[in-house]
Amino acid sequence: MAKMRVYELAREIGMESKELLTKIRQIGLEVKSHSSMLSEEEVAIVRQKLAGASEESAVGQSRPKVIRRRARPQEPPAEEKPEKPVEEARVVEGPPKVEPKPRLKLKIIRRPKKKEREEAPPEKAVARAPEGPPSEAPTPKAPEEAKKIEETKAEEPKPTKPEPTKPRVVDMTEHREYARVVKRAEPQAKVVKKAPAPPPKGPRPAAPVAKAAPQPAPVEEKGKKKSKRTVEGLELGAPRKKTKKRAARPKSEVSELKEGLELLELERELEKAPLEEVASEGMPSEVTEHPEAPKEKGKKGKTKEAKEPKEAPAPPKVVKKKIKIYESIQVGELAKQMGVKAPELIRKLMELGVMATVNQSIDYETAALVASEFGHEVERAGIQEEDLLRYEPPKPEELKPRPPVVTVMGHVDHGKTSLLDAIRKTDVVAREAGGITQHIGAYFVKLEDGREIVFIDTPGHEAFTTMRARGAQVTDIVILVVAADDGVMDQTREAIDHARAAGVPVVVAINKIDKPEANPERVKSQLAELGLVPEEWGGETLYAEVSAKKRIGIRDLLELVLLQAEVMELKAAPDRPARGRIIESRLDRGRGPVATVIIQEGTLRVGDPFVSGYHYGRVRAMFDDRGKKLKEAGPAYPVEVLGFSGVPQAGDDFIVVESEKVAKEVAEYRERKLREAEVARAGKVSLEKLFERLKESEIKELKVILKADVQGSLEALSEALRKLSTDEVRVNIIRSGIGAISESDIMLASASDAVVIGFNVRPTPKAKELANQEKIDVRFYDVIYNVVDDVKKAMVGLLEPTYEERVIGVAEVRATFKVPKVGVVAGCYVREGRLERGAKVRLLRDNVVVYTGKIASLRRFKEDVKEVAAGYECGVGLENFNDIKVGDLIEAFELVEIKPEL
Ligand SMILES: Nc1nc2c(ncn2[C@@H]2O[C@H](COP(=O)(O)OP(=O)(O)OP(=O)(O)O)[C@@H](O)[C@H]2O)c(=O)[nH]1
Repeated sequence: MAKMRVYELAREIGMESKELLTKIRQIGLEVKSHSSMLSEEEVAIVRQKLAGASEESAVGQSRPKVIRRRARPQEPPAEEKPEKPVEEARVVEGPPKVEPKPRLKLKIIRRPKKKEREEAPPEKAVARAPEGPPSEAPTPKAPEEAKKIEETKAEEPKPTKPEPTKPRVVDMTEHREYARVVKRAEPQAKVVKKAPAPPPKGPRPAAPVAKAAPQPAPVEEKGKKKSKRTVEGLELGAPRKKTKKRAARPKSEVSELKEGLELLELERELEKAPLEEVASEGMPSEVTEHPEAPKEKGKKGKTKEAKEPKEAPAPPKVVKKKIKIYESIQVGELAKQMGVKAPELIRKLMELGVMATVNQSIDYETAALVASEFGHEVERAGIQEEDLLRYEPPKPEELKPRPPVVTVMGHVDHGKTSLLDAIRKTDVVAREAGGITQHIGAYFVKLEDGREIVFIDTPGHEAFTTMRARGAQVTDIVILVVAADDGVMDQTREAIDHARAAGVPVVVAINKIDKPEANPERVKSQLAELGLVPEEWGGETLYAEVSAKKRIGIRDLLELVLLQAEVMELKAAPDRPARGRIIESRLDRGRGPVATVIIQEGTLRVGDPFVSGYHYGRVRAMFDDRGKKLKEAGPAYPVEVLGFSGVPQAGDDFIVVESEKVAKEVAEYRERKLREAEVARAGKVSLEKLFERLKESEIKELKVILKADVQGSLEALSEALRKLSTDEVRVNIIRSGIGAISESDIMLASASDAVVIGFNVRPTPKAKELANQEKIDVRFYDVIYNVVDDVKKAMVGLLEPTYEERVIGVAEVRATFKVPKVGVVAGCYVREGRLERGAKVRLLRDNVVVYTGKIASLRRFKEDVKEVAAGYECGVGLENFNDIKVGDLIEAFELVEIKPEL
């Protein structure tokens, strides 16, 4: 045994240096301080003295904490003490005494190893068994001393670390599990740390924990899961005396939880502490349960923590949807799409200066503006159609020659129909088929050599202009028919203009050359003047002289048409989905909507889905102009198509699409677009419109409901009344009809402040009653002149009257008098006209108006008079005016209403 300093020995035996110092002094050894060196003998003496009281307690010294815990609450009956320490001493002492607890041995062996691995200060091991041979270490100590020593050790936990043994059986499985639990418990350890470490009263702080722990669990049995809660339990449930230590401990212990071994020791301590210590303190049973509380709380808390991030509602994400708007949108619809209330939207619109009701439509720009106020984006719809009907022009290699499409135009009776008939008769197919044809608005002609020409046989002018009005250009060539005997007429010129505007070449057919009075040369010169210079005259226009009636020159005409077509190099791509134009359409009673389509590109097949204007469908069947059923039709061919959802209009497009669904979508989109555009036109609200309305409101309007016996009278009356409208007053006939004046007429009049005029008609008894009730002005006439006269008067009544000032008299002020309680009274002489009491007057001084008001009093010889004529004197008092001076003129006047005139 070597020399030791007091504090070293104190550390070794687990006492406070100060305490040991006292003991040493009591023994009679001289030591100055805790750092004084003790000789080997002195150390031995001290050890002996300290351990002398009890051999068992000296053995138990190696497990001071355990001894402390078990001994303290039981307030040692001396005979009990040896039992447990003995058991533990066996463990410490090693193999000879471990038979009863073999597993315990295993554990004990392992633990120090682990600790050594983790903390591994050899000094600590030395501290645990400082003197090497085990026989020296367990120096016998008095029980009191032993108790003190263990208490000291409790205060200085470090040296006790190497002594984590406990008579509890913990196998490795449990140990591993424990480590897992510790890990799981970590978050809660933090919670414990945060908790105020030294609770003012032992059990109290545990209460909230206990609250959260309704399920008490046997502490001993739940070793694995209770580590944290027992830490808390120790802290909270420890006896007051120990509170300080315990309170201080958890912090450090908790921080060391991860280190493993210390935790295990703690676990054991805590397992017992609540039970034993709490019992010794007489803690209420509910509080005794608290060690479980953290478990439950911890579990729940942890679960909560784990769940919370998942369950925490994400911040409300405002999904602002893009609003698609076509040409316009109804206010109500826009509000719905934005998810705002209509009044809110209307209010916002008003702020923007747009007055609109919920049913009115606003245009795209206004909608975009107001939507942006609500944070919405607006997108102009329509791209969809473009996408769905995306068109790629054919490549040159796809193109193949196609027949020309020809329209015949000309002045009335110049022989268009006759010419088309004559041409048709040249058709070999028609001839072979026996000439049975049907009118489908177009047909094609095949010549003997196989060349073909497609003719649009709808009245040329109409078809051509209708198509053009719809942006369709179907015709390649125009045949202009001019009667040789009649020459160029109005519609001839019009046709030329149309053809020229469309950039369509003209082939002239001078018709009726069979007629004796025919003069083709004159026609040529007339047309040359209009720019259609014949080739033979050096121009570019092809001329044919024909007789439709006699079928002369028809073939030459067709040759010229084909020549023209050749020059134009008309081509189309046949191998692609068909596109065309509607030439004619009708609703067939048996077959439903039927339309003639000129295919401009691609090949149309039965079953093809298509869209056409606002309609769509699938080709149910196809026929040519001879009624022959077709399975397919190529470019330039006119075919009659069945399978439309509705009747399309001439000039509408006809596009084969990938599916009927797409076709429907496009058709519906178009219809909606049309509807919106119509609504917008009718009720579009914009600033301009608003100003327009304001302006309109300045115009007076006489609303009239007109009922007459016959249509002729009604029309004559309507016309006469409308003519009465001026810039200031307008006659608005809100309803006109034949027959008796009905209740409905009266109701309308009542609702719109109108007058009812009955011409040779009377109201029904009920209408009469209603008119009386509603105080409606109903007038009856049998002479149109009287109606016009009265309406004129009524219109005059609507005009604001104008007033003209007229002077009625002038008086000269010759003297002034002050009259008490009255004021200044002027003594006047009426120079002209008269003065009237109460009349409006002006007071003029040097021709300047100094007062305008009324005559308050008019007297003559102290008597009130109504008026004083020229040449008489009188006393005049002016209303609220006393500054009258001699020489002033009093001018009396009146305002005369000037009747308005139309
Ligand atoms: N002599 C003679 N008469 C003709 C010729 N072509 C047409 N007619 C007559 O001219 C008249 C009008 O002929 P249409 O073919 O109806 O003339 P259109 O231009 O179609 O007349 P609208 O349909 O009214 O515009 C008829 O009486 C025909 O018989 C012709 O080549 N010679």
